Amino acid sequence: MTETSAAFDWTAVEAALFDLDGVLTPTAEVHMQAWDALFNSYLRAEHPDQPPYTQADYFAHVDGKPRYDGVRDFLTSRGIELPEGTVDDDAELDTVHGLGNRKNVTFNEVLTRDGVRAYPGSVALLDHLATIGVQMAVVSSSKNAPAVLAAAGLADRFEVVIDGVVAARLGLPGKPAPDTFQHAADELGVAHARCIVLEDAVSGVQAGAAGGFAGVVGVDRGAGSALADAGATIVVRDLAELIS
Ligand SMILES: O=P(O)(O)OC[C@H]1O[C@@H](O)[C@H](O)[C@@H](O)[C@@H]1O
Repeated sequence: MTETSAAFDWTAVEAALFDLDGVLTPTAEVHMQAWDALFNSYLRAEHPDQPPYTQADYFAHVDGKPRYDGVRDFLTSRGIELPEGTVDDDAELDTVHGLGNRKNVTFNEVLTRDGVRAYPGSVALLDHLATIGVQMAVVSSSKNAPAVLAAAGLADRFEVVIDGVVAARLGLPGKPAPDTFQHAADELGVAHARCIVLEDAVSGVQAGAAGGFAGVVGVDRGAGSALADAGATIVVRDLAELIS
């Protein structure tokens, strides 16, 4: 049965594998705004017959996945097929990569303009885990993860950061596949069964549940009961609930 409140026992855990956007920093919101702007302007221009892109589309098809997988999976859900293109595609091109790159321009504009402040409860948990000697890694689908960590002042806290750039370089499939989390555990030198995954996205919880880990903490930032359905073994609203 899934626990719904914490009192978490860290003694069985040697490492914590943290998703970033929506777990350590409120940047899931920035991604959501950028995706909304992208998909709704694209649909209005090219498919005015389609209903607007909504937050429900984000949670169902985009949340937690690598950039171009999110583009492709949302378009597929609407029966739209675009040429793949390549990562170098101009942001104006209507290809899977062009649309993803267009969204990235918006994301970085907002990040530069507004900065980012980590969730205080998440920082409190990082402090606690450092004190009790639990190792920590960040596992993010985002190619912007290092920039977000730096902007939030968290970069020095993690020796291992597996982001979208590392995953692409190593050919690791993205979430919901478990490979990026497993690679982070291997880099830390900790057995998968002694690691816990902390995730706010359904695709990320699925990745954690498939990876042979000690458990998956679902962080509810809007996905709600879908986290437990996807395999979260405990669900919290704030990481400070996990400080025992
Ligand atoms: O486009 P980026 O920065 O590489 O990020 C890809 C994805 O990264 C994930 O961390 C976010 O949950 C998604 O919303 C985002 O789409």
